[in-house]
Formats: sequence, C-alpha cells, structure tokens
Amino acid sequence: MSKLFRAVIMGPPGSGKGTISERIAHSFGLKHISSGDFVRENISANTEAGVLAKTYIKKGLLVPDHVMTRLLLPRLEEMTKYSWLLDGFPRTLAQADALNSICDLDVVINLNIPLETLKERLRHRWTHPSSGRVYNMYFNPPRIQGLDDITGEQLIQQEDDRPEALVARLRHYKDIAKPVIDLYKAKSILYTFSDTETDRIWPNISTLLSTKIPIGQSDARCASTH
Ligand SMILES: Nc1ccn([C@H]2C[C@H](O)[C@@H](COP(=O)(O)OP(=O)(O)OP(=O)(O)O)O2)c(=O)n1
Ligand SMILES: Nc1nc2c(ncn2[C@@H]2O[C@H](COP(=O)(O)OP(=O)(O)O)[C@@H](O)[C@H]2O)c(=O)[nH]1
Repeated sequence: MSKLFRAVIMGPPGSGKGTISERIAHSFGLKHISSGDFVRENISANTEAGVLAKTYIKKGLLVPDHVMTRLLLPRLEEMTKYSWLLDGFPRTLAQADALNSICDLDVVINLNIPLETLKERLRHRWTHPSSGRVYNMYFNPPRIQGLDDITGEQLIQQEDDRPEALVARLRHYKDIAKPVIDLYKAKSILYTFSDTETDRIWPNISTLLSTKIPIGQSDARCASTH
C-alpha cells in the first residue's frame, strides 16, 4: 500500500479553510475532518466530551486543549487506513504537540488573508448549523435565499461572525497560531498562501498537492465527513 497522506489546513476565521477543504477532499479523495463539525456532532450527541465542550463554546471560549485532544485523537486513530486533511485542529501548540505524538504530517496549508477581506466575507457568511455547511451571499449563495440547499432548513448568521466580534477573534487567533506556524515552518512542511480570492489560491494548492500526494492515493475517493 502506498504511503498515506496527512495534511492540516490553518488560517483565521473566514480564511476559507472549510471551502478549500471541501475542494481538496473532492479533488484528491482525502477524508476531510472538520474539528468544528466534530465538536458540534459531539455536542448534539451529548457525549461526555461534547457536554464539556459546550460549556466553553456557549461562553464564546475555545475548548481547552485536553478536551479537544480527547475528542480528536481517537477520531484520528480510527482513520489510520485513510489519507486525511484536518481543518481547525491544531489551534494551539499543545494541540500540535499532541498531534505530533500520533502522526507525522506531510503538509500544512496556511491561509493568509487580509483582515478587510475576512470581515467582508464573514459579514455575508450564512451557516446551516446542524451540518456546518456555509454559504456566502455573493461567493456561493444558497439556491433559495436563507435556506440550506440540501435540507431546505433555515440558515443562520453566527453571532461571532459579526465584524465587532471578529477583530477580537482574529487577535486571539494570531496569538495562539504563531507558535504553531513557527513549529511547522521549522519542520519545513508549512506552505503559506496569500490572496483575497479562494479561486486564485485554489490552483496553487491543487498544484502543490499534485506533487505531494502519492500516485494512486487520489483514486481512493473518500467522502468528506459532512
Ligand atoms: N481546535 C478547536 C476546534 C474547535 N473549537 C471549538 C471552538 C469553536 O468556536 C467551535 C467550532 O469550531 P469551528 O472550527 O467551526 O470554529 P469557528 O466557527 O471559529 O471556525 P471558523 O474558523 O470557520 O470561523 O469549536 C476549539 O475550541 N478548538
Ligand atoms: N467573496 C468571497 N467569499 C469567499 C471566498 N472564499 C470563501 N468565501 C466565503 O467566505 C466565508 C468563509 O469561508 P469558510 O470556508 O467558511 O472559512 P473558514 O472560516 O476558514 O472555514 C464563507 O461564507 C465562504 O462561502 C472568496 O474567495 N470570495
């Protein structure tokens, strides 16, 4: 069996991690593991870690490292036979260290998007809460305004997507992501993409992954996890 491929995608809120992950999963047949969606599934299913995570998210806080790693690492260990792309984890150096203890990453994609672009995108982001599907009123609008394409259920605007909340979220992101980015830079697996448009970044990511993913891997099409 050819070597499996392990990637992480990082970037501030609104940088396009979810959008680009979907494209990667579709084009390269990797499993897309969205840590945010996985946390939300655990909250819905009332698992022990989900109940704990909810107490933090309700207050607008990040879930502590030990809770996140207790959730995510067993999930990753179930995926040893698959190539995967992890989105939203690790967010902190402690999470990166925990991940490092169970696998070697091949590539870390780092999205570097200007603040004004992030604000503008998130102002127009609409989310289907139960699946985590996202829309943007201009970039990828739903077929019927305000409704999810698949279920027809109501879309919502997340409280913390408001521009006032975003500045604080972004500052916080920068503080905690810096050591993680430095770690992956030191390991020479960090690839940074800077632009205001996902459609301009995507061809470069696609070219990079074409050179990194072992031949045969991309045939093993796997559905994304949501
Ligand atoms: N490593 C992680 C991943 C997730 N979460 C928690 C806090 C988030 O608010 C929630 C949902 O995760 P998302 O990745 O969907 O979080 P955001 O809404 O902040 O993501 P985005 O970057 O898409 O705006 O789960 C966390 O604390 N630590
Ligand atoms: N206008 C515009 N919107 C985009 C672009 N790329 C992604 N989006 C939208 O911006 C929002 C944030 O993208 P998302 O993938 O959720 O980013 P994440 O928070 O990093 O996971 C969503 O509403 C996307 O539909 C782009 O190039 N242009």
